[in-house]
Amino acid sequence: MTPAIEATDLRRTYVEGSGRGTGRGSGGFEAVRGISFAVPRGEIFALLGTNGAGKTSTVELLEGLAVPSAGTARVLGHDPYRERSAVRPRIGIMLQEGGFPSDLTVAETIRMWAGCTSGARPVGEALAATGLAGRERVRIKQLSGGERRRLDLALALLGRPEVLFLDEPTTGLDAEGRRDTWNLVRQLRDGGTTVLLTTHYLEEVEALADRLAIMHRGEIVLSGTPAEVTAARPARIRFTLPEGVLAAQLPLRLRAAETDGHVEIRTRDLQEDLAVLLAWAGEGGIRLDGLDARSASLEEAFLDIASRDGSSGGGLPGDVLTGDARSGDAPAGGVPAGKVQTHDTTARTDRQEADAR
Ligand SMILES: Nc1ncnc2c1ncn2[C@@H]1O[C@H](COP(=O)(O)OP(=O)(O)OP(=O)(O)O)[C@@H](O)[C@H]1O
Repeated sequence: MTPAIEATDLRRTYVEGSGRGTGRGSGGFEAVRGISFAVPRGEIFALLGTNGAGKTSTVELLEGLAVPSAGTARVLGHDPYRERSAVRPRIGIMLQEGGFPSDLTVAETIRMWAGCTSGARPVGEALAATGLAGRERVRIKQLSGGERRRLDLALALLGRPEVLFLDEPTTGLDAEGRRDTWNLVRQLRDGGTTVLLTTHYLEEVEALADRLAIMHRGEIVLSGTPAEVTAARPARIRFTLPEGVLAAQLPLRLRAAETDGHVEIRTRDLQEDLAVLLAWAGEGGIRLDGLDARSASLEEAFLDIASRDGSSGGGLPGDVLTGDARSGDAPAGGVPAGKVQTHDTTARTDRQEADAR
């Protein structure tokens, strides 16, 4: 089955004089450098990356808001830029900033968008789903930052989209609002909606994403399920040795780094190494203060990438990469039903104008 979203060797170059970006050569600045991935229907796929990695530049190509300088973008089997009329009614877009008229009320704003959307959900349903029930009469300018994000989401959902693009959907939300949004996104996925999510919250990715890709300097440098990405990283055991006991006295298989008695062991077999350590400590009557053993987290994988400044994205340590980071292929899932919604594309006009072609 055709994937819901497919990027093949996708590239995006910004031309000179567009006012953003660094390191441009005479041919402009290449913000997206030949990335490929596919998102099967009914999956939540998270695109992560350091600041300026190229996430938004990529997502805009998939949303049909800009044309690639090379490679292909496909959404529901169509070119989202050239076949916009076929794609747009079937997708929902939540931008980083909605840019609504500030004097309209919440209800007026939703009704306005519903008027442009075929098969729109009832206003009350969109409000209830996003926790805005009771705020219908409030003007946009009086909403809190978190409430505006909820309204952005309500508008993106209005047309029952088959594919939903969420650009940092929980920025500005409190902990409860974030959980509510996660639950809603899961419900949508369970109903067959495909979700492409960009976020800076790694716990959001761990909670939501079926698969993820991490971008750095325009390339995908790591991809897989959250479990695959973290399983490829070593676990850590930390503790403090009592005075007079040296890390060099640890069993040979526990190679450790020691600073002032603080010991860190990195291991690919946490259970076995922990058992050996505890047996050694038990036999010697040695107390391991502050003992802390934990599996690798997504955060560690991410920080590893972020710290690789000056890299072109390739050449990460072998233990970081999960398979072929650039293939991103995956089986297709079930076909959802749905309709359109997109709102405020004006926020991106400067980028579109800056595109190489
Ligand atoms: N209109 C533009 N003209 C020139 N360069 C641009 C333009 N828009 C973005 N860039 C550059 O392209 C690179 C990728 O930017 P992009 O906004 O896609 O990154 P991002 O991963 O979404 O970043 P963030 O997490 O900070 O939002 C950055 O170096 C940025 O400065």
